[in-house]
Amino acid sequence: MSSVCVHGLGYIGLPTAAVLAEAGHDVFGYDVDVELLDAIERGELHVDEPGLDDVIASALDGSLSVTREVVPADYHLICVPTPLEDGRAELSYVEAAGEAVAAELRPDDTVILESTVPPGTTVEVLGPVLERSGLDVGEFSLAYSPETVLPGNVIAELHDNDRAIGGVDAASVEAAVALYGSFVEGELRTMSDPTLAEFVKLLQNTYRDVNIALANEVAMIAADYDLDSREAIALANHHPRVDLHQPGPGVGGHCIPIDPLFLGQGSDRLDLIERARAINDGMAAYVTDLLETELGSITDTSVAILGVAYKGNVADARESPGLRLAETLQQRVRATHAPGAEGAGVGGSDTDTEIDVRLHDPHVTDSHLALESLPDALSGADAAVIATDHDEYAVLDPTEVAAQLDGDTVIDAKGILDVAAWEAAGVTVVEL
Ligand SMILES: NC(=O)c1ccc[n+]([C@@H]2O[C@H](COP(=O)([O-])OP(=O)(O)OC[C@H]3O[C@@H](n4cnc5c(N)ncnc54)[C@H](O)[C@@H]3O)[C@@H](O)[C@H]2O)c1
Ligand SMILES: CC(=O)N[C@@H]1[C@@H](OP(=O)(O)OP(=O)(O)OC[C@H]2O[C@@H](n3ccc(=O)[nH]c3=O)[C@H](O)[C@@H]2O)O[C@H](CO)[C@@H](O)[C@@H]1O
Repeated sequence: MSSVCVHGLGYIGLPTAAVLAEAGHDVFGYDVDVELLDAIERGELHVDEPGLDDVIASALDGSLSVTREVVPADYHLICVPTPLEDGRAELSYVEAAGEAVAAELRPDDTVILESTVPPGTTVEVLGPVLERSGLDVGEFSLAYSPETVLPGNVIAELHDNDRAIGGVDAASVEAAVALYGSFVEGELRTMSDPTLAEFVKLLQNTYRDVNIALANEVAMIAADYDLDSREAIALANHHPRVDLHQPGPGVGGHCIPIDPLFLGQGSDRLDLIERARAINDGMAAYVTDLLETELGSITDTSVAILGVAYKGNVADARESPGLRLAETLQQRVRATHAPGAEGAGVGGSDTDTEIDVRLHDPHVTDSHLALESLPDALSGADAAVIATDHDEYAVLDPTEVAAQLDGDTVIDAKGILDVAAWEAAGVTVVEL
């Protein structure tokens, strides 16, 4: 068994540290956020993920310890954020982690980057930072191994998913295989180029984003033919070589909407990929169009948005389609009444016109979002939009909702309602 220092104890690093400890390694979890370390030690988890509490608790009772300083270790695993800022990947966290590793790096140690990064980052950015240790790449091992776990199923996928491993040389691949082989039950797919592994990770999320964009465009076209897009997609998917994804109010989370753009960092060839991004981001405007068609005008209406988590049964509201829809509704009303806009009052903006957007989510707890209870959100609203496929929404009682709403329109952007039952309760359901 080996010693492992995990850098960054967030959504990825913390479960990974726990699983490594479970596999018998001596694991030191390091994070720059000292309050986070204190909270982990108190057993307070910041990651809302099924099954994680138990795995962390038993790891902390065993060979996982949190550390306030980077420690020398056989392996350094870097799991720090790589957000998109001004259209580019912000790599300063990777560089800072690399510097901290360099200060403790010993000959024959292995450094593995797990963060999602633009192709070339391990070799061109991290490698040179690590060489500030005085050691050259080759004297230590260096590899890239992307994380592919699905939020909501992290612990299972850490074990079960195949794992891509790209090392700068054979020794690096061998060292990374030894570590991941101790807990991964999926295939270890090795390659002698970290850049290829970085590229493959981005391709997986880009495939999903482009596929969802196609489904969203199909939904808009199907509506023009008065066809049910989900039925059409299900029928098309019976073909053995067709796998269309599902339409929705937009693509959220901090991976799928962002990772495709990392491909543009070293190439100006992005075309379809950028269109797909625009189509997916444009779904908020399309749902707004649907509401305008149903309500006549959205000015001076109240609309309940059910779901601000980026997807069903998670508490994460990053890049939330529901919040984007809320903003789009407000912008549309403001634009309609801006000076000079068609329908604007003579002499300028009509400050009395607005839209009352109410937000509800049974999972999200962010106090900045002014979330309302479900009865408060629905009470007297002209329409409701299902923006997230939470289980709680699939089992809503249509009669109760119909009694709470003032209007009779529900836009089911996730296709989770039993339309016949809702229409029997007097609700007009519009699906994507
Ligand atoms: N969350 C996912 O579903 C997912 C899946 C696959 C890949 N990824 C990728 O994994 C990486 C990490 O994502 P995450 O969701 O765990 O992020 P996160 O924000 O949840 O956690 C990152 C942690 O790193 C810490 N940190 C920042 N700088 C540091 C430094 N120099 N040294 C040590 N710690 C530092 C932060 O304090 C934070 O606790 C990102 O590149 C992300 O794109 C995430
Ligand atoms: C290739 C892949 O599988 N990658 C996964 C992905 O995880 P995720 O949780 O971000 O991904 P999704 O579940 O796809 O959700 C994203 C958004 O797309 C909407 N959506 C989804 C399916 C659909 O048919 N129609 C839609 O509209 C959904 O509502 C939500 O808003 O990235 C992680 C980080 O890299 C990976 O680790 C993880 O493996």
